[in-house]
Amino acid sequence: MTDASLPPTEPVKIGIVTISDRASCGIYEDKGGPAIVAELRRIVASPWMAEARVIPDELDLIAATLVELCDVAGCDLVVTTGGTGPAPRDVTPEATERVCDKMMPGFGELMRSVSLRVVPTAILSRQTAGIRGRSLIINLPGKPSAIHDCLMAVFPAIPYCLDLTGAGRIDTDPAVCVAFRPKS
Ligand SMILES: Nc1ncnc2c1ncn2[C@@H]1O[C@H](COP(=O)(O)OP(=O)(O)OP(=O)(O)O)[C@@H](O)[C@H]1O
Ligand SMILES: Nc1nc2c(c(=O)[nH]1)N[C@H]1C(S)=C(S)[C@@H](COP(=O)(O)O)O[C@H]1N2
Repeated sequence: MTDASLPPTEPVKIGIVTISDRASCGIYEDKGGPAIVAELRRIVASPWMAEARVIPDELDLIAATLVELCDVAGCDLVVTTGGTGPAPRDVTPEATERVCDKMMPGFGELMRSVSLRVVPTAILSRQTAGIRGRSLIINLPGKPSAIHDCLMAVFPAIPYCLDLTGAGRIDTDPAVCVAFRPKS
């Protein structure tokens, strides 16, 4: 069977959620969502499409947005940015924990450890990750510069994680990021 005779693969859907009081009401331009899109364009070689949202730091709204992206829009992967710190309105990890069936603490541990090489305040991020149904949800800090550091650190494990949850297949550009699939 040649590649041309294989059925076309459905593009994987990736939810991108900017959680920022000021970006959501236009006080500043959202740079986090576009930075995630740019990073995914570099890393992901297989077909994918984005579902982007920009919302304030409101627990119920964040949780509802994550549920909508996973259950209604059918996102295989959801990446959030912002709201992971210690400030009173930072509640993204709580919303993530509320909607996930199981938590994946290794993602947060690795992202904090990599970020610590860049900035000592990396330990202030409570960023986490978890599985809802077959979707993987990952929190990134709000600083747009954190997006490259954090995504590059965890992306090698994301395609295999999605294989295991039964989500869509992601292939990476090996010149940018080598995905590790122990059983392939
Ligand atoms: N989506 C974004 N677009 C552009 N810059 C951002 C964004 N989110 C955060 N930043 C920048 O990173 C800094 C730290 O982000 P942080 O998430 O702690 O913001 P914040 O103080 O919680 O405010 P807000 O929720 O209104 O973004 C911000 O002060 C801002 O300069
Ligand atoms: N890679 C990276 N991680 C980072 C940062 C950063 O600039 N780069 N900022 C830290 C800071 S200052 C804070 S307060 C926390 C939480 O940020 P958030 O509330 O915007 O999510 O992320 C931390 N993690």
